[in-house]
Amino acid sequence: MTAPTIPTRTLNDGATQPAIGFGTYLLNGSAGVGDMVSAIKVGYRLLDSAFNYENEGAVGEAIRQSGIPRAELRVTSKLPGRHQHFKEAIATVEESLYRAQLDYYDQYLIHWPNPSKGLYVEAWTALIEAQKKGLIRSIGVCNFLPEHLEKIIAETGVTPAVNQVELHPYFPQAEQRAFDKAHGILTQSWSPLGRASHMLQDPVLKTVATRVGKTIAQVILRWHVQLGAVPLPKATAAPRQTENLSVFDFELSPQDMEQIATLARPDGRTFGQDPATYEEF
Ligand SMILES: NC(=O)C1=CN([C@@H]2O[C@H](COP(=O)(O)OP(=O)(O)OC[C@H]3O[C@@H](n4cnc5c(N)ncnc54)[C@H](OP(=O)(O)O)[C@@H]3O)[C@@H](O)[C@H]2O)C=CC1
Ligand SMILES: O=C(O)C(=O)[C@@H](O)[C@H](O)C(=O)CO
Repeated sequence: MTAPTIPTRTLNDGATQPAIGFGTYLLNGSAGVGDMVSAIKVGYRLLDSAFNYENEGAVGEAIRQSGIPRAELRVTSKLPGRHQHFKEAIATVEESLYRAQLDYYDQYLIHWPNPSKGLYVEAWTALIEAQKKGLIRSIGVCNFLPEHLEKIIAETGVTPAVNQVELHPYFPQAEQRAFDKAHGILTQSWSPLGRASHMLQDPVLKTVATRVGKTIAQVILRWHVQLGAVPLPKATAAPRQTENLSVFDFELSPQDMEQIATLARPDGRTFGQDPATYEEF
């Protein structure tokens, strides 16, 4: 089967990435490598990893086994909360590279701001330095609220290329997306399928899916694309990986988008991880 053609998005630093990526959280060891090789073979070109996923080595191995040239792939990793001090952050980026046996990451993101520690600006200056050293092509953040973004931009003059946040129909993040857009920051969606929560059985989404002749997962992922966000779905096996990638041959109508917009919930986060208070190390 021919791999779907995936549009390209351009970041504020001129780098490019595909309009959809592959999530790798919980894909570890040789089984994880197999799932990632499969994802690359069916057409994914962006792999989203993190130091804390303990699978950067598996990502590097999958890239080598896939036979796809490194330059055609985009690889992301993330700085954990416990290494936000400048020197530790640089050493962690280097360790991420050693683990993956890569020369550079395309994207390296601060994983969580952990505001109570007051170190995310220092971590940001470390990523700026790591980029200057050529270890990272694009630098960005995850889970940054407008107040966190304003602070790092004001204190360093450097705007992140990417902000990766929880985003799905139950938590559509309209204000955060508008803020990111206004600052030229690309929003990436984590848990774009709500980590397979009951959202995948939602009756409204089912109605839209029936109308357009696609699966609920495809409707959700197409919704992300039409919002201008880049979804990073994780799926273990090739059929779902292909299903999730096949969202560029149909469109949701304005009425479909409006119907999905009605699903937003005041606190629609799947696991209540509000970056103002939730912290990960
Ligand atoms: N920056 C951050 O703080 C965070 C980043 N992330 C990133 O985002 C990625 C995606 O988020 P994640 O939390 O994994 O959850 P997702 O929303 O991607 O959902 C993954 C779940 O959905 C199932 N699934 C996938 N496709 C389908 C389908 N077509 N039909 C039915 N079920 C499906 C998967 O099952 P199966 O695997 O069995 O196929 C899995 O259980 C992560 O892997 C990670 O890379 C995630 C959380 C936080
Ligand atoms: O997957 C990620 O990137 C995370 O940050 C996870 O730790 C996620 O938030 C989670 O599953 C916490 O239990």
